[in-house]
Amino acid sequence: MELVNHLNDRLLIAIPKKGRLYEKCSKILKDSDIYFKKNPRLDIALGTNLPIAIIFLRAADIPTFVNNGKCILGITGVDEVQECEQNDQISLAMDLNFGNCKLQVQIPENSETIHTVEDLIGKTIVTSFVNLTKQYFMKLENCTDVTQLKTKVLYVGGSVEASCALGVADGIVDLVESGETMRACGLKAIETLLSTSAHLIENEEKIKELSEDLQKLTKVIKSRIQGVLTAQKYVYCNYNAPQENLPALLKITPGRRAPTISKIDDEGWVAVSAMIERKRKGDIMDDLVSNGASDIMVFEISNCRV
Ligand SMILES: Nc1ncnc2c1ncn2[C@@H]1O[C@H](COP(=O)(O)OP(=O)(O)OP(=O)(O)O)[C@@H](O)[C@H]1O
Ligand SMILES: O=P(O)(O)OC[C@H]1O[C@H](OP(=O)(O)OP(=O)(O)O)[C@H](O)[C@@H]1O
Repeated sequence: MELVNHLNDRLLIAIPKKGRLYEKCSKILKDSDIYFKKNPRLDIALGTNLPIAIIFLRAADIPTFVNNGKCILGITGVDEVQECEQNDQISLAMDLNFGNCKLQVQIPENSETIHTVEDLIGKTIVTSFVNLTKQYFMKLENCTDVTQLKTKVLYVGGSVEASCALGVADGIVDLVESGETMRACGLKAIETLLSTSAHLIENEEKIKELSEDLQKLTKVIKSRIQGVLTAQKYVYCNYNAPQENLPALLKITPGRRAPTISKIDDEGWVAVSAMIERKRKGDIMDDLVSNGASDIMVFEISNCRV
């Protein structure tokens, strides 16, 4: 109870307490220099360097808490936001580039009677995403009222993939990342309902009602997280170059705004530094070599504000 009394005047941020998103959420907060002290028995942790409180919830419950404004910010999958019945107050503030997977219709790969989603009409589907599944089959069946739905949609909270083998379902709707779970269960995808990833979500209306200080804090937190995402996307590239080759080399490394060019103690040579896209760094380094650059080094960026 004591902790609850410390929540006034703090910004409440909901993150998953377990599951696929937990580790990466904790890491992104740490990398953003957002620190908190958690008692393992409690699902609320107070920030140690900022006036925040981290609320640990099931990923599926986070949209509800952000939608009703109890928590101002949250991290969860887009799938959970779309599945949540009340989500009209939620905005997707930032794609965090993890938790990438697809919500798919899966059927037994050796089924003789079911080959397409149309074949599942009137059959039984097991899923943790009852609302999205019903919405999908309502469209497929061309019905406007859920009570007219011929397809039976049953909820289970986990291990959805076991339902066909157990004879409970004719098909399932579940999340797929590598596809290994479904392959191991003898299932195959026949339709994708949604591609999802973890997002920072926010309640913009509630942010407007916060004190000026907490509104500023919301911006600071978003800017810190954005800084970590940018740092993940770029690396810092440094090289030496003959001055006359600069026009060609700067086309290869134009930098985000502009590259830094410094004099070095070698007549006719300069040093160039620029942020480059991580995923292109191999090609960029090859191109720099071909265009006369030398002493090329690439450094990690742990955080940045650009
Ligand atoms: N295989 C996966 N690969 C990547 N992201 C996933 C995967 N499975 C789930 N996710 C993402 O993580 C979110 C939480 O799923 P997860 O299965 O970890 O929940 P959970 O906390 O174990 O669930 P519950 O609280 O119902 O037991 C999903 O909504 C989705 O956005
Ligand atoms: O395509 P893959 O990489 O194999 O991942 C897919 C699996 O991951 C999720 O379940 P999770 O392991 O989180 O547990 P759950 O079944 O309890 O939801 C999902 O429900 C699948 O079972």
